[in-house]
Amino acid sequence: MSRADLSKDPDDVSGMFDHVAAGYDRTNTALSVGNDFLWRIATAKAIDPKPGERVLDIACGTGTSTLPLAKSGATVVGVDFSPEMIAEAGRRHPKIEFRQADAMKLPFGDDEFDAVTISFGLRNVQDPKQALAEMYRVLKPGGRVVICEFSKPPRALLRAGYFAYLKVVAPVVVGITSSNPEAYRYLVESIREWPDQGTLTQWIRGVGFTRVAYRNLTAGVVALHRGRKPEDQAIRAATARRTGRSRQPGTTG
Ligand SMILES: C[S@@+](CC[C@H](N)C(=O)[O-])C[C@H]1O[C@@H](n2cnc3c(N)ncnc32)[C@H](O)[C@@H]1O
Repeated sequence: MSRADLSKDPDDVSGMFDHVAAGYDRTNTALSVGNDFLWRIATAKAIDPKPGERVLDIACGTGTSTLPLAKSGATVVGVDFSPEMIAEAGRRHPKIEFRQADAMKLPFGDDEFDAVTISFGLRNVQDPKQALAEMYRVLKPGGRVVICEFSKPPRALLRAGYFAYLKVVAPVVVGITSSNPEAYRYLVESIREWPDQGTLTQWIRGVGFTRVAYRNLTAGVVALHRGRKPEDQAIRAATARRTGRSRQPGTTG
């Protein structure tokens, strides 16, 4: 069997999701044996959106990850670069604002959102560190980031069982439920190639987030990472440290 293309060219990835938009949620639920429902509850709880807040759901797909956030009373915007996914989201959830946009170049100003989240999207972005930097940019100081993504079970036996499931069972499930088995071959291989919990933690810290921590769901099949954009004062101090420009008492400039 030939290997899936993991170069993640934005046109290819967007086209692939266009192709699976209609049956996307059905296949996910079948593949995750219903666990996707629990992962979404845990993600919404971690984001903890409050009435009056502005929340951004990046790579929102059909809006299944956006809906629980909107139910909180927060003003929620969902963005995705696949026109078919966004169209499907708009049809299913007409009261929520959805926009077509690339996670690597978000069409928002600096410091706009109280919380930013991405579920099962970051792994598909060609330059995930650029997407993380964009998430940081559009968050208000003190704002929250939550990333829900497939990961690697830390226990060797479980990990082996999980990868065997992905290799043997998942293709059968996909063959029955999906119109595009090729897209799900990509899914399986992209999960294998995706960094583990510790590496993703470093990436998130690397763009400036603080208080970064993660929690494993379903024994580490999925990991929920969270962090904070520092408050204004802390950002200034960190920037000064990075650039070596600390102001001495009594000096100017
Ligand atoms: C697996 S789906 C997840 C959808 C949704 N968040 C969910 O939890 O069901 C991944 C989504 O990421 C989107 N995506 C991938 N790369 C993207 C990018 N660079 N910018 C915006 N969306 C992107 C795809 O179009 C697809 O809809």
